[in-house]
Amino acid sequence: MAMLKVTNLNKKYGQKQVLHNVSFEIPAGKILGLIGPNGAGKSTIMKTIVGLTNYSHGSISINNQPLNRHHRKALKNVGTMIETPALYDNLSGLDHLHLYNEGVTTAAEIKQIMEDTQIEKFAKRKAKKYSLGMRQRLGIAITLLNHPKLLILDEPMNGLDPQSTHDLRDLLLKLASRGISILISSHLLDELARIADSYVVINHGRVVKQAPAAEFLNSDHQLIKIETADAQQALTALQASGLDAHINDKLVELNNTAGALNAAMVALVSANVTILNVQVASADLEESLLKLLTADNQKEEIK
Ligand SMILES: Nc1ncnc2c1ncn2[C@@H]1O[C@H](COP(=O)(O)OP(=O)(O)OP(=O)(O)O)[C@@H](O)[C@H]1O
Repeated sequence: MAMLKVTNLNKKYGQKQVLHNVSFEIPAGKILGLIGPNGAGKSTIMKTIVGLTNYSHGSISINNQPLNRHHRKALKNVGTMIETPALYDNLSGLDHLHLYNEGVTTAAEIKQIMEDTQIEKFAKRKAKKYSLGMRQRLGIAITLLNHPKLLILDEPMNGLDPQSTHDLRDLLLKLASRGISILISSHLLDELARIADSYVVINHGRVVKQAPAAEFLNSDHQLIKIETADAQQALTALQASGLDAHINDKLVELNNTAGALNAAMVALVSANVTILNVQVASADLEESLLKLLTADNQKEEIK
């Protein structure tokens, strides 16, 4: 069952249409990464889902309950952190947790949330003394109050040091294993790649692709990476055989299309190139994303 279902969402800011028929869904207990370049519309999608801004057409449902201007009950199931959390300077972290608790989170649960988000050490300190990382962690703790079934997190890893990023990753995986669905945006694609079950790629307010994570990391996006004694000599030999190769950081690379590996080996051996190592690797998320965006932007130009 879909915990979040977004169907044909359209949104305008003034005369400017910023979302065009955006549709996607997240099943219970799954993590969906929302990715795309600056200004693509990721924050707008999130703000629309949590009712911070209205939409013109389309529908949103959370846990099978419709969400619109007149029906906001569905938001009871949602924990949200969009941009840096707004905190009260003179209140402590613990004060914030009590303030945002709608009476359904017990003292024992608050203690558990503080442990999970590792804020116990500074929970009694006033928020004005918090670093950005501390603010982010308290923000996540607040989203966990009131037993959310869906978390909406816009760039939650911003400002976190590597250890805190690692801890947040573990926490999100733990929450998903408890059945919480998570919509998360991040420019830290390597981090996202470690937790996301699937992705929605947004460009110019449109969904370019929605697919399981595995589909972004293999299939037609595999690369053959060849280490040789002389990359330039290898490149010349491959190109002379009609193969579309390039040099990347001393390795020659080419797409792993049918027959490419065999043809490359024949070309290199015939040209007496010394082969030191050969790998067939899945392109990483960043490479896949760049490819998708380049193709999509070219389509736009042709239109
Ligand atoms: N309050 C607003 N008023 C008018 N236009 C806006 C407003 N907020 C966003 N926009 C425009 O909507 C489009 C989508 O912006 P949005 O912030 O959703 O992108 P984003 O993908 O989250 O970008 P980033 O990765 O930089 O955060 C952009 O063209 C932006 O200029």
